[in-house]
Amino acid sequence: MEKKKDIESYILGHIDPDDPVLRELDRETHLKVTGARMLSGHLQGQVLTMISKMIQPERILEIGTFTGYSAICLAKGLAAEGKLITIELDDELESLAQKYIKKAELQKNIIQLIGPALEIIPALNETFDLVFIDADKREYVDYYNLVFDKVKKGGYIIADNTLWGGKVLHPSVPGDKQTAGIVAFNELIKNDTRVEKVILPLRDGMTIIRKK
Ligand SMILES: C[S@@+](CC[C@H](N)C(=O)[O-])C[C@H]1O[C@@H](n2cnc3c(N)ncnc32)[C@H](O)[C@@H]1O
Repeated sequence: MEKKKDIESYILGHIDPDDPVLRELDRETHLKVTGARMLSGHLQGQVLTMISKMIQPERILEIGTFTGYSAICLAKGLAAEGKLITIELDDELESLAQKYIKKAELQKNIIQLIGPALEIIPALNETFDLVFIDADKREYVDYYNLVFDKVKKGGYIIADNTLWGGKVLHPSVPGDKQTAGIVAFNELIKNDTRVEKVILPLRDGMTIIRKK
């Protein structure tokens, strides 16, 4: 365990430092918002930025904004004039996310939509190069099914928390719908021949899916 922490410190000491806006957002989220551990954070944020820069997407969809950390990280890789749409259920988080989207000078690129993702996604008249799924674990399968036809051929879907603290290994606790949701998602992706997939053991597990 100690070694894992040391390794993480070593990694953080040998990658780009987090940008000051993201550091401030991280700090303010931890001071003011319950569930601050949900925020992607420095290492995962840098990975998301790097992946986005590799893809240079014109359109990104994020499901689960929280306070905007991952939205900002992903938007850094957008093509010129690119847009990221991010969906969040909790309207109390909107102003904090907006504050930092503006500080990051991404207000022209990031569109925040408030409401339940399962209602908003079908109404989106867009196709996406990259989708980041990071909202209600019980709904991952539904997000995936709803979004699939809106992902371009060769486009990517990234799903966070797909190892769910290791609970995927012992998913038989009755009533644990979040674990059941992640397990069902992982099985669906494993068996979906329309996509290529890999799970990165980064933080809580991140599945990268490419539509063939
Ligand atoms: C894990 S957090 C997102 C963290 C964020 N992507 C980041 O890395 O900083 C999940 C977010 O999804 C939101 N959420 C949960 N259910 C949702 C739903 N049905 N529709 C939209 N957002 C939802 C929660 O309110 C929460 O803010």
